Amino acid sequence: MSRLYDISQPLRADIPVWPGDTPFAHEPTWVLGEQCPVNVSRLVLSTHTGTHADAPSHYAVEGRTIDAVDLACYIGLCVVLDMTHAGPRVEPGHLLPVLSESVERVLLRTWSRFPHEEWRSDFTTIAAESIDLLAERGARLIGVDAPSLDPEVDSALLAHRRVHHHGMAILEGLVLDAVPPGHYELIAPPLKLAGGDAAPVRALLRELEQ
Ligand SMILES: N[C@@H](CC(=O)c1ccccc1NC=O)C(=O)O
Repeated sequence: MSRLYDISQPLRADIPVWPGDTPFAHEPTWVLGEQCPVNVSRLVLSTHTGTHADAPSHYAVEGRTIDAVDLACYIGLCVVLDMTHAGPRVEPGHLLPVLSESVERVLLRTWSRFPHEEWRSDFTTIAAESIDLLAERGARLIGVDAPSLDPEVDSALLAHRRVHHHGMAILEGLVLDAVPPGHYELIAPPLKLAGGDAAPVRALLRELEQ
């Protein structure tokens, strides 16, 4: 059997969330015991908590909601690229030396160590020109280990807009520390959250058969 990498963040108490966003909570509603035959719990979270897929409706007025996106984007061949040296922003110059002529899905590792105990605003972002380059090479999905493609304080959302222009899908908050750069099969469909602007994802990479 080929190796599976789980590239999802654990959803846990104290998981860092975007400043001002809903704190994560997972609490028991019923507790299995003499009085009760089952455990049941409730979940409170933002659609952008942890490893998630952004829907076009997150950043575009007429954009599709997460239950209406093309799931084929989230399943299939994928390349993981090491961008830990890119500094504050991944530019085309960082990608060109390692990017194949043709790609389907691209995951960029930027944090050197992840996840973090606390929110960090100093994540690496993606230049709009880099999104154009990935689209030119055929990418239908971009995934990052940062919480966003664009800087935390930035209402222009230039990378998100280029993604929308090219009809690409977005995964954010991936955990790529333990994954050697290379080619994999990605399996990461978002929850079917009706009308959602994003949704949690259990993201996996499967090693390709040699
Ligand atoms: N655009 C970011 C997320 C984002 O902007 C955000 C996420 C949660 C709560 C508030 C957010 N932005 C508020 O301006 C993303 O790429 O998902």
